[in-house]
Amino acid sequence: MSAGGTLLQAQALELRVSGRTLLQGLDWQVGAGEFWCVLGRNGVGKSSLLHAAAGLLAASDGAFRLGGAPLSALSPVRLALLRGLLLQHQHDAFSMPVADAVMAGRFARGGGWAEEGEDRRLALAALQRVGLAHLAAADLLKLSGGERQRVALATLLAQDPELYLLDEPTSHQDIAAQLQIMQLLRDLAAGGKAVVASCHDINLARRFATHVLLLGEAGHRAGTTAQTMLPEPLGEAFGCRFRLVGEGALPLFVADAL
Ligand SMILES: Nc1ncnc2c1ncn2[C@@H]1O[C@H](COP(=O)(O)OP(=O)(O)OP(=O)(O)O)[C@@H](O)[C@H]1O
Repeated sequence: MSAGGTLLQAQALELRVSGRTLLQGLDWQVGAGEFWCVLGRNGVGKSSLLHAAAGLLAASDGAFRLGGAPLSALSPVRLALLRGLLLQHQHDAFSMPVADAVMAGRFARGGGWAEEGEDRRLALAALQRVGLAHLAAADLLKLSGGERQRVALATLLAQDPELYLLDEPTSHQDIAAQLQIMQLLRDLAAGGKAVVASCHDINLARRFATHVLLLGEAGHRAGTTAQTMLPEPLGEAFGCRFRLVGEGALPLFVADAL
């Protein structure tokens, strides 16, 4: 990790997909202990940004550095130790026990699929953390959409990277699971990991994230949750009018169409 705990650094990053410029001039740093939510309208480029940070999509200009090194200089194993990516959708070709799917997360650390041992213990502990210990022996192909997504999150926990990149980790989840996942991500950051998650729930982001990257057609804005989660920048990014309603520690944003 580079000085100051910075794990991920974007320098003058530009992303173009299918001839369209999604992002320009992004200077952004993500440090250990931070939980960033990436917010913005459909198609603005949240998934593309996460894929680029993971090294799966090349920047059209500028670059990402991970742990102080350019992404392109890192071997696949080193990349897997530094960062893990939760995809928005999972694609399964064949049956396997859920616990075995989670153990795939141990691969970069030399883990196999032994019936007993530390890797299996870590996989079962990861399933426990996402509330799915009871499904360890279930068939991966017979899970609900929300359960399958939480198995993917457990696989990421088993991988245990320094930087967690998560594409809509709360989609497909019921409200109790959404709260559990956001709390888990906050706990990971509090424990010294760096977390970046795209999210469509502004109130969940405001409640749990330490920082927010707002992506809009007209530009981007990054900062602490208190600096960014304000009616004006949210309105610019989403094209709605935002107001805070309610009293106490947890007032909620309500949006009105313009
Ligand atoms: N594989 C691809 N080929 C061509 N265009 C793509 C591809 N993936 C994404 N795009 C385009 O890039 C743009 C950004 O997509 P991206 O998935 O990053 O948006 P997003 O902000 O994550 O959206 P959502 O909130 O709907 O998930 C969109 O216009 C999309 O159509």
